[in-house]
Formats: sequence, C-alpha cells, structure tokens
Amino acid sequence: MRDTATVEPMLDIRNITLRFGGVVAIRDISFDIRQGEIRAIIGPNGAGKSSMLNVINGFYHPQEGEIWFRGKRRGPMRPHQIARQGLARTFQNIALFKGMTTLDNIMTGRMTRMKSSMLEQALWWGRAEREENDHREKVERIIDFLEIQSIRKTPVGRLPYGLQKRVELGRALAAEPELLLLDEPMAGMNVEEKEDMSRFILDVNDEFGTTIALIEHDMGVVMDISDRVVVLDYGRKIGDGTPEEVRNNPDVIDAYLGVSHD
Ligand SMILES: Nc1ncnc2c1ncn2[C@@H]1O[C@H](COP(=O)(O)OP(=O)(O)OP(=O)(O)O)[C@@H](O)[C@H]1O
Repeated sequence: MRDTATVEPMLDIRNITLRFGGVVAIRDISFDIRQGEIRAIIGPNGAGKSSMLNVINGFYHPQEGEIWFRGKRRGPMRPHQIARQGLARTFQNIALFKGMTTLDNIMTGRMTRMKSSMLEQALWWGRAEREENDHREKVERIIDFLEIQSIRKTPVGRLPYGLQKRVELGRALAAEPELLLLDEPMAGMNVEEKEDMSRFILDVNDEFGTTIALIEHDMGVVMDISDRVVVLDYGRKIGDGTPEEVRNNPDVIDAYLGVSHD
C-alpha cells in the first residue's frame, strides 16, 4: 500500500449535490483523488456511482458544490475541453467501433492529440505525415503493452468480451490521460478476465504513472487493486479510506448486506 497522504489532490470534489428533477442522485459529497493513486468509487445499485463519474468527467453539471482540478476551480466544460484537461474514460457498455480493427479503434483515441489540419491530413503534407508516424508509434506501444499484437487487424466486433474491454482501455490510454476514468471495468467478466484486467490497471498506473479512478459494483477485485476507496449509498458518502478501513466500516457492511437505514 502506497502512502499518498501528503500528495496534492489532483481532483477535489467539494460538497457536490446533483439532482434530476426531484431525484437527488448525489447528496453533499466530498472526496479527493490524489496524483498517482488508484481510487475506487463503489456502492450498491443506484448509489450514485455513474452520476459521480459523469460529474468528474464534466458531463453532468451539479447544482451545488465545487470541483477543483490541479488547484484550479473547474467550470462547465465542452467535450473537447474535457480531453484537453487530460481526462479519458472507458464505458460500462463497450463503446468501440465494432467494424473497425483493434488498431484503428485505438488510433481514434489519439484524435484529441492531432494537430495537423484536415487539409494537411488529406494531402499528406509534411506535418501530417510526421504526426501520423508519431501517433502510430504511440499506438503500437500501447498494443505491445496490452499484449494484443495478435488481434491488431481483427475487427473488434469479433473479439471476446474481455479482449474488447482491453481494446477500450487501449483507446483511452492512447489519449495519454492524466486521469483515467474506468466505468465498471470488470462488469460481465469471468474470473480470468477480471484477473487480467486487474493486472493491466495496476501496470498502467505503475508504468505510465496514470492516476486512475474507477467505479465498480462488485467490492472484491477493487479492494485488491485500489489505494483508497470511497463508498456511496443512496447518493450519500458512507465510507472513505483504505480498503482495510472501508471493509471494517459498519455502515459499509450494512449497505452491502442490505440493512435498512430508516
Ligand atoms: N439521467 C437521469 N435521470 C433521472 N434520474 C437519474 C438519472 N441518472 C441517474 N438517476 C437516478 O440517480 C440515482 C443514482 O443513479 P446512478 O446511476 O448514478 O447509480 P449507480 O450507483 O451508478 O447505479 P448502478 O450500479 O445500478 O449503475 C438513481 O436513483 C437513478 O435512478
């Protein structure tokens, strides 16, 4: 277990409340994500995890509270600004181009980093050519890292689920994010696929130094790979700490065993 207590927060969520009409999805929640850590957000069904992920990546705008990113208060953002801030994500239901190859799907992750104009790219002029080579090199490195060389030319729709999830991780990595958001990365996986995904998440964090925030329904695997865990239940924060602290927190135990709170 790493000690990140003295590390500056990369992202600071302060007293966030998010409502959908009369439904309060997130209620006055605060927590931070520190540089270099693996931070999990867990909780039972409807706890507010997806809503929180969408607040972090700037898709939802909370009615109350503040979000600070690298010491600056963050306002509402447009999609291209989100990527420029160094955020990338994967989705619970894989969002890849099924007819495109692994290689091309991962290449789309580099879009936000492309500098040459459409005209330059169309005519394959100097800067576009240099850029393309540079992007190809980065993508090949990711393919090696994720051990998916053998499927680089396979349309992703033909791949088994676990491998598609790995390609999706590759596409997010291609954007070279500072903060990588993973939406239920183990959902629908068998035990072996879960182990593989856990190993890749740890390796990404270790080798690229990427800060990772992930949401998960299932406690098990997450507890093994996370530095710190925040637990949500009915839109409230009921626990926050190391996996050990969270595991022994009576409110967390109650929430997972379905004990009533009224
Ligand atoms: N777009 C929306 N419109 C209205 N209500 C919403 C919307 N998104 C979420 N909610 C409500 O907010 C609450 C939190 O939902 P959220 O999807 O964030 O939970 P979750 O922890 O991700 O659940 P799950 O594990 O089932 O995905 C729920 O009561 C849900 O019905």
